[in-house]
Amino acid sequence: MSQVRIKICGMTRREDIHAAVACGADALGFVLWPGSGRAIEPARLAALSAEVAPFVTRVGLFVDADAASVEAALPYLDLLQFHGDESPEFCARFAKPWIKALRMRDGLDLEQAVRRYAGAGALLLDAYRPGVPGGTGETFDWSRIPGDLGKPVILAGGLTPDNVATAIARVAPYAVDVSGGVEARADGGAPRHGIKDPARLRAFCHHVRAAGATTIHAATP
Ligand SMILES: O=C(O)c1ccccc1NCC(=O)[C@H](O)[C@H](O)COP(=O)(O)O
Repeated sequence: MSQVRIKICGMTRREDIHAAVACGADALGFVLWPGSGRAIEPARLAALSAEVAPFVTRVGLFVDADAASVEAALPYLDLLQFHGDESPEFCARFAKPWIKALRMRDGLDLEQAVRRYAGAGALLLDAYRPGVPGGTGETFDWSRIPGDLGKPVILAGGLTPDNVATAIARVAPYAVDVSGGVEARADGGAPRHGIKDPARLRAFCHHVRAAGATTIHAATP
C-alpha cells in the first residue's frame, strides 16, 4: 500500500513551484519543448530548478529533442520525461532515470510498448490528439489500462480536482500527472498555460491524498 504520487507539469514561475511544493507535490515538470505554451527557455531552467525543495523530483520534458539539448539540461533535472517518438536507445543514453509518455491513440499496443520501453522507470499514459504531443487537457478511456501493466503507471490527460478521485479509483495508478487542470482560467474559461492557480493546486492534491490513501498499486518501482 502506498500513496499515489503527484506530478504537476508545466511549471514556469517560482511562486507556482512553491505553491505546488506546499500542497505536497512529489514531482514538478518543466516543459523543454519550444512548441508548448508552457515551455521555458533552457537558460531559465537553472533558476527555476533551484527553487525546488529537496526531495521533490525535477522532471524535464522533451519532445524529440536532440541529444545535446537533453545533455545541457541534465545538471538541473532528476528525471527525464520523453514525450515524443524517441527510441528506447535514445531515452537510455543519458545518465539519468527516465520515463516514457505514451499517447493512447487507437490501436496502441500497450503490452508491446511496455516490452519496448523496458528500461523506463514508469510509463506516463496520456490522451492522444493528432498534432499535439501533450498537455491537451483531454481524458482518454481509462478502461484501456490493464490492471497489471508490469510497470508503474503515471496517469495523465485532462485530470482536474473534480475527476482525479474517480480516476484513481478506476486505474489505481502509481502517480497522477496534471497540467491544465490546475491552471488559472482566462475570462472565457480556457486554461492560462503556464500559470497555476493555488486553489486548484490545493484542491487537486487534497483529492489525490484523500482518494489514494488506501489504494494498492499493482506495480511499484
Ligand atoms: O504541457 C504541455 O504543453 C506539453 C506539450 C508537449 C508535450 C507534453 C506536454 N505536457 C506533458 C505533461 O506531462 C502534461 O502534464 C500531460 O500531457 C497532461 O496535460 P493535461 O491534460 O493538461 O493535464
